[in-house]
Amino acid sequence: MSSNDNRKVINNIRNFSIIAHIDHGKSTLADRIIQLCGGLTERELKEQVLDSMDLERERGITIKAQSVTLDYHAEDGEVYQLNFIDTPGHVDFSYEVSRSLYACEGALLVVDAAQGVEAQSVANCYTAIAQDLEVLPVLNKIDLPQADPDRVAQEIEEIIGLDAVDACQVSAKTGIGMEGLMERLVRDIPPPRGDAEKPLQALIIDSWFDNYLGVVSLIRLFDGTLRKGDKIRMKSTGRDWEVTEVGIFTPKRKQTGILRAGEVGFVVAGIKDIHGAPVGDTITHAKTPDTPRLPGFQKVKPQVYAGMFPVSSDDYEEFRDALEKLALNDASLDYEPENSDALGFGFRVGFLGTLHMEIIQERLEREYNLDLLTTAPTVVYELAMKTGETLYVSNPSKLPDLANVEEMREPIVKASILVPQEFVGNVIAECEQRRGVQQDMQFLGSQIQLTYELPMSEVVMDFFDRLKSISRGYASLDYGFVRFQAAKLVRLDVLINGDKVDALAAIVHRDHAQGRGRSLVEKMKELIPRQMFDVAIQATIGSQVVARSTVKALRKNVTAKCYGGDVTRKKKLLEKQKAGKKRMKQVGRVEIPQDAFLAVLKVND
Ligand SMILES: Nc1nc2c(ncn2[C@@H]2O[C@H](COP(=O)(O)OP(=O)(O)OP(=O)(O)O)[C@@H](O)[C@H]2O)c(=O)[nH]1
Repeated sequence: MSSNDNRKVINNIRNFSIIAHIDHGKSTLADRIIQLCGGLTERELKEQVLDSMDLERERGITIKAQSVTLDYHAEDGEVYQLNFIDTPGHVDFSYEVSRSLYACEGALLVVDAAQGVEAQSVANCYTAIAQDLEVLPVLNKIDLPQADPDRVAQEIEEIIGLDAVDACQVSAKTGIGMEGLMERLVRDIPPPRGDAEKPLQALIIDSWFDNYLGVVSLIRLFDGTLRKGDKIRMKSTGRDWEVTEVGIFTPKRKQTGILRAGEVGFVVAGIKDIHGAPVGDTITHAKTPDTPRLPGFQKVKPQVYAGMFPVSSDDYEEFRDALEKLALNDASLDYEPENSDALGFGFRVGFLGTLHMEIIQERLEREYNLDLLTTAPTVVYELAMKTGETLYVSNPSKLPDLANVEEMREPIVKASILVPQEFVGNVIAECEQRRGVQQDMQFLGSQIQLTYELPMSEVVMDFFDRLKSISRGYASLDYGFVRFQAAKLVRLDVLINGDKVDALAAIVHRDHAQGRGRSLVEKMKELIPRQMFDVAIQATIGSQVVARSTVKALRKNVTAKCYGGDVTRKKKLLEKQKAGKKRMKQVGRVEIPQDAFLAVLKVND
């Protein structure tokens, strides 16, 4: 907050986030801080506490923002209340980062002292600086023999422009340097400003649905005091609710009955629908309805869409209920019913990125026990129609007749890539091949920062994996949508034994269509298992066949040998076949496995 702010300083509170690239040690550092403040035993520390979803723990990524309130006994004899708000590190979730930062006065920028600065930390750091936060650089993993804190400090200065000469040097893993870091934190991160006597003004940083409590909201109080039993008003809906619980996370939920200006905590008010307490909304008291709204957050729009279909059509209702429940906790999840000729009834689901998509699919399958088939994700295209209308299409099979389309436009992203010099040639070649246009190239110490404009469709495919593989894991990427741009696009259809399979259609650039069609057909040939008859695969653009291939028929029935013989063996074989079929869909007479639906993501021309 700016220094000419004349609101009261709330001296004993520090609200902060940790910004880090994936794997630089954010969760480990957070756990260390919690432990130093007495919130965790050594045993509990073993299980990373902040990543509460099982899936997060397994994948080692943080998805939802979480907070912890801690008491820190500083060397000056004072006890400080530290509110640490966790942020996710993956590019798909960067909107959650700016949300978390909004509730803070400062951020720790954690950089792996062996790895150096990566694109995501740069992007998130700029967000923090733009929001007026005090950013403290922290060099982590100094216990590693290959750590080079001086070089990395210099990189922070050159790439981010942040003074890092006396950056804290720590090992979150062993605990080296942690006391120094804690002291710096209370010294350098500014205290919040606000007035507990003024009318309540609190911002909803996050809301999620709890089966017992209903909606729980994580809030930051800017002014005023909130107590259990208070009648509160949601500024966006104008509805009033009675507060049934209020408190902090330690990291467990702990009722305190009160929250004051400057603090971060949770509120429960019997709200049963997540839209009743939307993220970014302002809460005040019903008796002070004129309190102004705080600036909210930009609503996030899904960037990629995919069709999701239950393998067994009997599961449709269950699938719909599961999506409804997931959406209660994930306001960025968007879905509507979709009917595919090939796959039957399902939903078209919008995601923030392909990682978000994978996570949702896994959660649906694991937590709701569903077997789902997902079609290849596509971006949203803008169509200027001859009638003057503008359409947005997120499903290739719903593309209108091109004779009625004046212009097709694809989404373009601005991508920032950081890569060591030795791999820059590879990265440039990859970007050019994906129709990228170079905007800028800067030499920053031992790394190069490349800025490219690229079609989003080329980036959401396997770009990130490719970047990693052509740079031995060193390149890092950050990107965001900039605009729609006219492009020569066509629909590539796939025909199986002469039948067009709508769920396999893709929108591709005309210049790449033939090559893509050819490698797609080849890939599908590998992925579709041999059946009792020949399976012809064709790729077409309009009425023109651009590629074809055939999966030859199997010669024998797998169970033929067992006839009259061992019944259990036959049963076993059939069961094995059935299990193998789980993620397959019968399209006409042909069984198509999940991988084949995603084959278009794996092909290059
Ligand atoms: N040697 C060493 N390893 C560390 C240190 N801090 C973290 N690590 C390791 O680095 C890896 C990544 O650490 P995390 O804390 O999970 O990283 P993160 O940044 O939270 O990753 P996300 O949750 O995916 O964003 C883990 O294997 C940690 O054990 C450290 O100080 N020294």
